[in-house]
Amino acid sequence: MSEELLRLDNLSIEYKVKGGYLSAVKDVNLTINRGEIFAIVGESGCGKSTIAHSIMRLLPDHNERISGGIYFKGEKLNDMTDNQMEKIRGKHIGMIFQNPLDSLNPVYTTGAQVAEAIYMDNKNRLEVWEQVVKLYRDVKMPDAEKRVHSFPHELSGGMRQRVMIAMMLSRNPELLIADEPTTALDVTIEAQILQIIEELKKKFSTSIMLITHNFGLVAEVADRIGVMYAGEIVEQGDVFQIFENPMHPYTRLLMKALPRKTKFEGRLQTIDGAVPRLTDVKPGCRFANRCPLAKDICFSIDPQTRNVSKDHFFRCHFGEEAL
Ligand SMILES: Nc1ncnc2c1ncn2[C@@H]1O[C@H](COP(=O)(O)OP(=O)(O)OP(=O)(O)O)[C@@H](O)[C@H]1O
Repeated sequence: MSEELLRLDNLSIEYKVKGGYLSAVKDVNLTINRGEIFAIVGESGCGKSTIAHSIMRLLPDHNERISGGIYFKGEKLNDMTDNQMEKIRGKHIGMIFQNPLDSLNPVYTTGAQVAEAIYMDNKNRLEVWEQVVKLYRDVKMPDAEKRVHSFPHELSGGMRQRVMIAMMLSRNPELLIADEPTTALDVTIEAQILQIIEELKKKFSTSIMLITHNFGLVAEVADRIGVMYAGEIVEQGDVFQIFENPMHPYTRLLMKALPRKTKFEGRLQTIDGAVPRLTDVKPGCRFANRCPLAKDICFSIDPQTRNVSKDHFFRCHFGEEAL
């Protein structure tokens, strides 16, 4: 039976901005089980990073208002003290970002920075260095023995992302949040990093929340997918349900826009119209002004969540109609 690791329960997040509140995330419900890759996919600005940072308690400006629950192994993270959260972060939940340079210190070798994470476990120097080299091999770093002595600026983008994954691995987190981990990389390196992420899942049963705007990429690695639009999950299901039987008009448009010829080129294409301003959200579907199926009701009444099957649901008044 699948074991629940992370659960977001009606999570809503608003940012206080000039002139009111911006509804960045609304009523998000999702569960990530042990050893699975859950992808959150959506266009820029749809609230993906807000979700990730709220789980880690890393929202930067302290101008947010959070409601709902963030549960990790049954414990409510948003009720924990900062000290308790500090222990969860890194050790139990790790995060890697789009740009590893932001997270690496330029004046220390990358190996020293990975080693520092291991020293916390009170191991001796030799053991630690052996472990760092082993971790570099685990993430398939070319010339692992040599690269542990490289400074961040001496490594390519793909190598730096490997260092970040090695650093995460050293803490052996149960959940890894990967926020656009391959966006800055070319397609070959992207494929290699994804392969490493998949191996993590297989070898260590790490659960992964993969955040991306690349729909093609989720098809490659995800077990389950949440499609986000303007702060809401508009459709959720396993990868086969979403790709074989997409129900929400937004998901279907994304699917149509997906190039078929190559594996990794499925970036979200532009769809006519603009995302509504999230500061003055009115009742009704957030996708209505761009939706080819929209009728009057869509502009005035919020669509309810509707189930296609037990774990496949979407949020639309007319989803089953042909597009
Ligand atoms: N600290 C903040 N204060 C006010 N508004 C914010 C803040 N952080 C994000 N936002 C707004 O919240 C919305 C969601 O942003 P978020 O960064 O979560 O989206 P995203 O899907 O991760 O986008 P991207 O892929 O570009 O990072 C956007 O409208 C953004 O402008």
